[in-house]
Amino acid sequence: MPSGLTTGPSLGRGSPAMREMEPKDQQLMVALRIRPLSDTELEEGATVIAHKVGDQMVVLMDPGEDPEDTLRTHRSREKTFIFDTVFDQHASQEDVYRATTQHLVEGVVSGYNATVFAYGPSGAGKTYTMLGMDAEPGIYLQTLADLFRAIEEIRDSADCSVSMSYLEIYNEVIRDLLNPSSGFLDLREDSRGSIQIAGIMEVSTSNAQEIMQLLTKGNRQRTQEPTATNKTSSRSHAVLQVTVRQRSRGPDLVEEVRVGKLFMVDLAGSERASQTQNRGKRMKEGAHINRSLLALGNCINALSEKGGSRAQYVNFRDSKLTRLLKDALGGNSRTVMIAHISPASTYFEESRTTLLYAYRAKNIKTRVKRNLLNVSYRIAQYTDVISDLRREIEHLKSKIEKQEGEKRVMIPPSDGEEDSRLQMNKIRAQLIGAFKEQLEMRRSLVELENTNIELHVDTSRHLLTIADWEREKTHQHAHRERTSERDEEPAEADADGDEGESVEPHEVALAREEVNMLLAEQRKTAALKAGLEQRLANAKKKASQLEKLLPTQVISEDQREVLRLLCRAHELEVENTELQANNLCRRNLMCQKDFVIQRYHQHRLLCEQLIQDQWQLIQGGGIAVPESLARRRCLYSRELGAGSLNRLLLLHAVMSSSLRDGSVLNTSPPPPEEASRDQLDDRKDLPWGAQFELPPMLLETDSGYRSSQGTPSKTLGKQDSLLPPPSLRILLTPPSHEQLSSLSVKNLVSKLCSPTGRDLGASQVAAEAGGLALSAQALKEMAVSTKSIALIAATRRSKAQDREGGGGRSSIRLLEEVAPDSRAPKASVTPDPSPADRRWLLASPGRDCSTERKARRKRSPSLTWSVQTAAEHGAESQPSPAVLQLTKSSGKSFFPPVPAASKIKPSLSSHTDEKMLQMPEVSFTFPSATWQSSPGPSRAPLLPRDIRGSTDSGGRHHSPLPPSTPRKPRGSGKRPRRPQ
Ligand SMILES: Nc1ncnc2c1ncn2[C@@H]1O[C@H](COP(=O)(O)OP(=O)(O)OP(=O)(O)O)[C@@H](O)[C@H]1O
Repeated sequence: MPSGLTTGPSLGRGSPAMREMEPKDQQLMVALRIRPLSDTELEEGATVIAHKVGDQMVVLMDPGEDPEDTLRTHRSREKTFIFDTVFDQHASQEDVYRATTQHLVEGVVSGYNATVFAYGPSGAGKTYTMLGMDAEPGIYLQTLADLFRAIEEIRDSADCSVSMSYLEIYNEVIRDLLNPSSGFLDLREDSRGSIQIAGIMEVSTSNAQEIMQLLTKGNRQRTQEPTATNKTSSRSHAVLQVTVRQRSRGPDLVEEVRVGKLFMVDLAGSERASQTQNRGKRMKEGAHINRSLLALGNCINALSEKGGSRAQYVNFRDSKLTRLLKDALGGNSRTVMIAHISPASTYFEESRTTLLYAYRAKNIKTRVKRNLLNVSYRIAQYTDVISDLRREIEHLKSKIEKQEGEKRVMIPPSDGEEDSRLQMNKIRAQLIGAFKEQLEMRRSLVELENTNIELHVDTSRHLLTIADWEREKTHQHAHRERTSERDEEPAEADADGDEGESVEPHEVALAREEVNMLLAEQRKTAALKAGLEQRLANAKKKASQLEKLLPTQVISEDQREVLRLLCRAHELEVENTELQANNLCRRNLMCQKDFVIQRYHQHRLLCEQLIQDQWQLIQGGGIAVPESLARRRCLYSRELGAGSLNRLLLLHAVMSSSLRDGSVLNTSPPPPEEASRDQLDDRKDLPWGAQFELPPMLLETDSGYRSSQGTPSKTLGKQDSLLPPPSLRILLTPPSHEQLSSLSVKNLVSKLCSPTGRDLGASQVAAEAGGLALSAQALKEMAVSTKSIALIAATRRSKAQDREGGGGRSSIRLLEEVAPDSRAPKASVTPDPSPADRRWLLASPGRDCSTERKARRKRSPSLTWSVQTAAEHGAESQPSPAVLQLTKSSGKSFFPPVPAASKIKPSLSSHTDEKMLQMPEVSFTFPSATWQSSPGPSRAPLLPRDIRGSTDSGGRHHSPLPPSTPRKPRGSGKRPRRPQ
């Protein structure tokens, strides 16, 4: 049955949550196999140059080396390599299997992913190791035999099912080896970052022999051609995936499903065109093979640097092979690489390169976690109800048949009765058929809709990459122009550089290609969907006609009951499908929304850049600026500084990551420890009494808090860096209708992001902080009054500035902690709550910085707010002692300088996983004229501690984006490298 092959942990249809155990770092295991010298090599007079020494060492001699040449000894190319295990020509197939792969089997059965791949030059013995011969079966068969044995052992305690798929990547296209007629298949990344092969045949199997037959059949479909180096050279990469699903019904009616995936990959051989003497088609194949292997090599290089840290940028997107092996190399998989070489002197170069790559791969680390899928009670319940109903229907049906049989024996039915019964049965069968048909169509529609959204998400991701590059290019161009103007260098001097820098990175070109492909795919999906919808509408019409017809045909109460139950079962199945569809849709839409926001963010940056450039032109040209424009400009600068949009984006990131996790709707009570902590904090500052936890906010270092005064045209700092916080839990009690009206992100944002807090009114803020419930009306008003917070705040600041002679500035401070002894957050009033120095501390007082407290904070990231209006201190006035103390105790300040000319630099995340999209690093510089008009400390975006980007020596902030996917954050979304 065709289905989707996934390489990452992905959700089954309708499964609401994939629970993953604590991930563990695991080193990639690298084994080396040296095959015996072949007859051809012997005929050629080749000598053995690869020698196994001990169990783990291999020495590769340089055949070109003259042992007599003592002068060259220090430049010897003889090399020694150490691997996890080394096999020579004496090793049997079983030896290789036992030492490399056997240990993975148990893990796969209990829900871990594993990958074994054979790597090496053409003719070095990869296929021999993986597939083997009839008499000497390779890793495929031995693994599967053990897998089935292991499953057999646990059959009593769990239901296991095994399915497999087998594909090849030939010339960068994917073919299903079990169903070659399906044509070229698409490789897609879903919103969770899992790679999927759309439409691949997944076959359920019950024993290893059956799989072996399928494999042999599939292998006949594999592209194999004789080459100069190998008579049966595999010209494609073959991937056998075996999925083991283990179901066990746990307590609380939660069904636990463990999904373990095992990939066994026989790569095509790397080769040198000169060596293989390939021409034409063979040469093209070779180029493709080498391209994908080169991409694999690049990934291995990138992953092996820094000990396989995920911080390193790894471009998996360069080839289908690396995209498919993404998890095996850098993600969730226990991975074994079996490198192959020939011992022959004629293979020296190939062997040397293979050994180098394999040796490097030893440094790769993967993160292994068990894939646990909790099928929640709700869906399980539906399934139970449906099967109960089905049982009841069967029971009633048999009862009717029995009764009717008896009746027939006693009183032969009249012709009329018999006819109507037959007619009724016919209609009933038609109705059931129509229901089934409808259900199938609904399911297909759900799948199509999901595919459609995924395509949109993919497209958005690529468009972001392209837009990033376009902006980067423009920025570089502007920068060069400025530099050359300043240095008064002749324009021609940069001509070469211009050319060099505008070369589009491969990733961007790839993104363009993919966008076209995805758009075509979207059109195809839309057409399919429209057709299906039409068919569904017809089926519905047909069914409703039948439904109308039925009551007239019903002749007994029992039959009526059967029909009623039939309809009920159908309704429930439909509801079930819809529930699953909604779940899927919600998750995907969240992901898509992220992209839309990122796109707007990019656009905003572009506008800012444009405004800045125009302003510089005005300034440079000495054009008189009307007062209204100057005022607007001033307001605009302060708006940027206040960073209200950034906070909004941050909050969005927080909320969407939380929604994606499904934590927002977590209605289960918190664990005891957390419950008491929640009680302690008891921040009922959300409309419906939710307990809202944000991770601790980061206080920027003082060095980042730079005054711009007297610094003309100064680079004032970085911002616009957002990352999803590590965790956010919102435990909701179901909101009432009224409460729902206030349950909007806007409301939350309004409340949380109000720069001064005064928009809410001091008493309101204090009341909320004190955990007092607010009426729906009050919330509504609040939402309205805070509609345009940034504008209101800026206007007020402007007024305050006027009042106090300019220099007004506002700031928001996030206090990291609440006091351990506080039961509820209180509005804390400063020692001098005069109107000119109002300050609302929405935090519990008495915070301490003890280690215990910090540890608790780590467990329970929390957020409290302190709002300070510095404008009201006057620009030069000292902050009150309370504020000073808070600032000093943290030793950090929130606000970096106000930005101006924005600049994007592809930032390679240093602490997010591959799947996470990255936010462009943005830096702004305001011209001195603008900046001097609003003196005072500048402001930084508020970044949670764990999500801040790094700050480089130049004070630039590197920070990744909010995730696009939960998934992800999914690999993709990589931003182009800045051309060197
Ligand atoms: N360990 C071994 N013992 C005996 N024969 C071997 C061994 N390894 C490989 N051979 C033989 O060497 C030849 C080439 O092996 P194989 O086809 O497996 O290479 P390959 O690496 O898969 O090549 P390609 O990449 O071109 O497909 C085959 O005839 C195979 O039987």
